[in-house]
Amino acid sequence: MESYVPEELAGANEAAVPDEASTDSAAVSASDIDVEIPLLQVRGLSQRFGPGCAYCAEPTIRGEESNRCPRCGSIWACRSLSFELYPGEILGVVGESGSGKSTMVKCLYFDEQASAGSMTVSSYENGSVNLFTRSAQQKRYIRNHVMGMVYQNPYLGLRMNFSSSGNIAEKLIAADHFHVGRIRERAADLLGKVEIPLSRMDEPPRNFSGGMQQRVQISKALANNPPLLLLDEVTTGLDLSVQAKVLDLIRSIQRELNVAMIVVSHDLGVIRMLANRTMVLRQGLIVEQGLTDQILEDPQHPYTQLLVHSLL
Ligand SMILES: Nc1ncnc2c1ncn2[C@@H]1O[C@H](COP(=O)(O)OP(=O)(O)OP(=O)(O)O)[C@@H](O)[C@H]1O
Repeated sequence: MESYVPEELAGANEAAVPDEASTDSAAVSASDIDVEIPLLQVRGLSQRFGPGCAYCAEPTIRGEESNRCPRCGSIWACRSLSFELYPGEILGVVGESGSGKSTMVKCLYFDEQASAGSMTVSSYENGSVNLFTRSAQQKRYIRNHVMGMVYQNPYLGLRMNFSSSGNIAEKLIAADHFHVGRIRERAADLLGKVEIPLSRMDEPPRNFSGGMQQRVQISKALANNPPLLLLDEVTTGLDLSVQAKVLDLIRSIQRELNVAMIVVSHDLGVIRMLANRTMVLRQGLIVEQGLTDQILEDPQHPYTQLLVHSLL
């Protein structure tokens, strides 16, 4: 596949930043970033649903058997998560249902306001600001210029009644691109990359199969050339053959565009196929993280051992 980006859109990440951030906070593409510096750094990310209390504020007392505080009933969906992601790397996040995977990704994409912690991205203000503390307007800017998101449910990521090219146009316009001809060229290029026939680019995604909708969602998420892509259970619910096609597509995009990705899945098979490094979540806590091969071949934590053995 040819990696063509129209000239005007190639500088997509260099648009000026409105409001309180200084204008030299321009985002840059993944290829401009030193590979030694993490693209994303997350420290102490917690998301608590409920009031919290002195008892559950103390993690050592709470233990890891449950994410629910026995005193105040608060749910700790994520608890003090710390990790980094390097440019072009794929980090897998695996864990059973309710382990906090989706909540973590929602916090990173600002769909939810994290209760605590920090997140920095090296391509935004040189990684010097905690993005969780930015204004709503700046968070919109970061979503539009630095990140892409692919949801398990394509209805969350796509406007089903817009045309597929219109969906991509929406993302480009949000990232300050207004040249109609170039937007259309970019939409055709992206839809071609994800193998949507160009004859169908003006059809709404509601006419498409689940696998096609996921592919349109992926092309929309890539429209602004983000250095960081978040993918939440993107193959869950698809037929096995369609799953394989979407996973192949994700791999080829990563190779071709060098986009860093966080791939969330409850399926270790998906993680094995895609992720360089893997983080295992249980009850909102990281129980193990490391190279995917190492985790699969020599899991240390009993929970990971259970997950890995269930795959065999
Ligand atoms: N808005 C909410 N209010 C209360 N609890 C919530 C809320 N959202 C999530 N939770 C709880 O947080 C925990 C983690 O949920 P989350 O959806 O992040 O898990 P998950 O690992 O993504 O699960 P799945 O694979 O089933 O989607 C669960 O116990 C869930 O019930």
